Amino acid sequence: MSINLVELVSVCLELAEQSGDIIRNIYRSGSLDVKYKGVDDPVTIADITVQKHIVAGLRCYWPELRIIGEEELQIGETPTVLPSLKRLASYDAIEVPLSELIVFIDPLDATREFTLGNVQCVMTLIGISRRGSPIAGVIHQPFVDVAGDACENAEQWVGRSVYGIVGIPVVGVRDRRQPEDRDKIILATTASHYNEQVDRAVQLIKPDKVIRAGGAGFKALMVIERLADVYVFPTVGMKYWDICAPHAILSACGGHLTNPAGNNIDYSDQKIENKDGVKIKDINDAKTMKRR
Ligand SMILES: Nc1ncnc2c1ncn2[C@@H]1O[C@H](COP(=O)(O)O)[C@@H](O)[C@H]1OP(=O)(O)O
Ligand SMILES: [Mg+2]
Ligand SMILES: [Mg+2]
Ligand SMILES: [Mg+2]
Repeated sequence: MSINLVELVSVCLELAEQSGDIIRNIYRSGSLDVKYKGVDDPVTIADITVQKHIVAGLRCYWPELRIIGEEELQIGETPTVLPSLKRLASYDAIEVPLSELIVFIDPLDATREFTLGNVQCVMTLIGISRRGSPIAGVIHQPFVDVAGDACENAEQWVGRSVYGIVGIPVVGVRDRRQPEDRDKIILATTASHYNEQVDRAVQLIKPDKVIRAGGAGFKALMVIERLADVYVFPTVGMKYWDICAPHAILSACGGHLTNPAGNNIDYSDQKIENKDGVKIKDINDAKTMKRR
């Protein structure tokens, strides 16, 4: 059976935007119902509700689609409104065999920061892989204003979406680099899972500036929008759902994501933890490094 990838991305985009509404509403309610899956590994009612919503929306159209989501769900739900297949109707259809696809869902990336009220880095990530390679991704960032910038005023939170299909220009990104940073090497890495391995990588790269922030999607987006040249996380803890969507969008922009040894990440692997960590390089990284 074949599936039109453009329709799948349309549905993912709409479901991700609806997820932004769900996340904001739960945040405003103040009842996050935080539980711990492990040390430093929280989950909230928003993570669970959003994943149920996305899985249910995808299942309406493609009951056979293989889906790997971060959270363990007891039962699915039926969405009250069917997401549209036609959001991206201006693109030509891209037919692919459904059996070759896996959809990776991170309903809420940067849960820890979400529980602490540091909401700018929160994102819903939906990545699509085909035969092990990321081919499309949708990211939705709920807590930003209409310009896509972080803002304190909760009244102005409208959210923004970024999406891309490899081979087609990415939608929703811009070059955000500050002029004074043009000649610097800027490295983004974890705020809350910093350890010796991460520190060693930072020392080796010797960046001019280190940004420590929460969320895999948030830091990958920094590379995509040129706020950082490289994102390193050479340690355990990151899973395929954290990086599939950012990886696809980065690839669509000409960037690269590998494990720290420089090898490809295979999304068809049955094991879902990416044990070696990840390293994301910006398209202009090689040029920047050569100047040193
Ligand atoms: N040790 C870990 N345990 C659980 N999740 C992790 C761990 N390390 C990274 N992650 C996931 O990767 C994201 C990026 O890590 P960091 O914020 O440290 O840079 C986290 O927000 C978390 O995703 P999630 O919030 O979806 O559980
Ligand atoms: Mg989590
Ligand atoms: Mg995550
Ligand atoms: Mg998550």
